[in-house]
Amino acid sequence: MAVHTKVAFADAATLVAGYRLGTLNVLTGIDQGIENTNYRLDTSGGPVLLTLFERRTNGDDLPWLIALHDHLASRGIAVPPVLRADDGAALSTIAGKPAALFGWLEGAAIDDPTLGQCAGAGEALGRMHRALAAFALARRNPQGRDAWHDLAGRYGERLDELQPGLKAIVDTALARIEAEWPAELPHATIHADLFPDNVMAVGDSITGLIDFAFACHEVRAYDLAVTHAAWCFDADGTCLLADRSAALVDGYERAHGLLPEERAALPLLGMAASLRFLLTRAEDWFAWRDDIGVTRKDPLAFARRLRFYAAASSEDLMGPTPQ
Ligand SMILES: Nc1ncnc2c1ncn2[C@@H]1O[C@H](COP(=O)(O)OP(=O)(O)OP(=O)(O)O)[C@@H](O)[C@H]1O
Ligand SMILES: N[C@@H](CCO)C(=O)O
Repeated sequence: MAVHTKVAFADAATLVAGYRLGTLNVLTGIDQGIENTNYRLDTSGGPVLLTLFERRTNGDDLPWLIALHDHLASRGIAVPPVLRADDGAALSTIAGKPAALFGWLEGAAIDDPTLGQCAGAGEALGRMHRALAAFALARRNPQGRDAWHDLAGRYGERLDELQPGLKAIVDTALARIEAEWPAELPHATIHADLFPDNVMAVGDSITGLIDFAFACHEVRAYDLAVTHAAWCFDADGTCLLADRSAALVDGYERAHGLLPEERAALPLLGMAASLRFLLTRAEDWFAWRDDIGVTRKDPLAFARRLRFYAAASSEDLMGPTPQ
């Protein structure tokens, strides 16, 4: 479960009193997620989400994150609205951590996506990219190429504890990604972590996109590659699920469209996305302690995806290029 920081009921009640939410009735830690601490706050004004931003979110970036939520919400993109306290503040401190309250979204985070949810997520991603074309504030990617080099250097030989030969696989992938990185493709603010568990749905209908903690200015098509890597493989990451892939990419094409150069770069961007999650999961794996209660995620599921993308063509991922 991801409650890294315990929040006392009295502290949460004091926080709630500073908003137009009435009183706090129930405080419930949320098990899902690994990065931040989340609580559901049942208030007399209805449920809201309390997020405490933990180690991978730089506190200096939080005003930017709030501006991003405001921008998307004001353009009709279904994201949790940031609530303002009576004094207008969006950010506060609770249990020593920076925190914010967000509107509660209907539905549940997706676990095992249906084809309808894949299509809906592709469309939602495309609509979000349209809305973000007018978002001028840039944040550098905190989990981008510099971070991958740093993590690969830091864990080096230890990667071979996860799988013999993994260090060499990572080094080879990093070198290829550096050599072929499509820096000339359009850049934009992207979500950068749109896993199924960051998309809320009721049935096949998407009710919202959550968890913008890694949003950043990056190659725009990298966002589709992250989403593709997260949604379109079997559980252990060995096999591409072609019907999910087609549904996701078609949804994105309908809502936004892909340039031929973006389409051509998707295998390399899929390698990059796989490397990102392989390395951050490896970091979490080595740091894991069973008393923290956070479920550790399998880094090797992304080593398998990395192998797939390294050998794939864009037709393998998306079918023939439209003429
Ligand atoms: N606005 C919201 N409304 C309702 N439920 C939410 C909302 N935001 C988050 N949740 C619930 O909290 C869970 C954890 O949220 P989130 O994914 O943001 O956590 P995280 O630790 O930052 O995650 P990750 O490990 O994906 O980085 C979600 O799976 C969802 O069930
Ligand atoms: N979505 C990520 C966690 C956030 O970095 C993962 O599944 O590894």
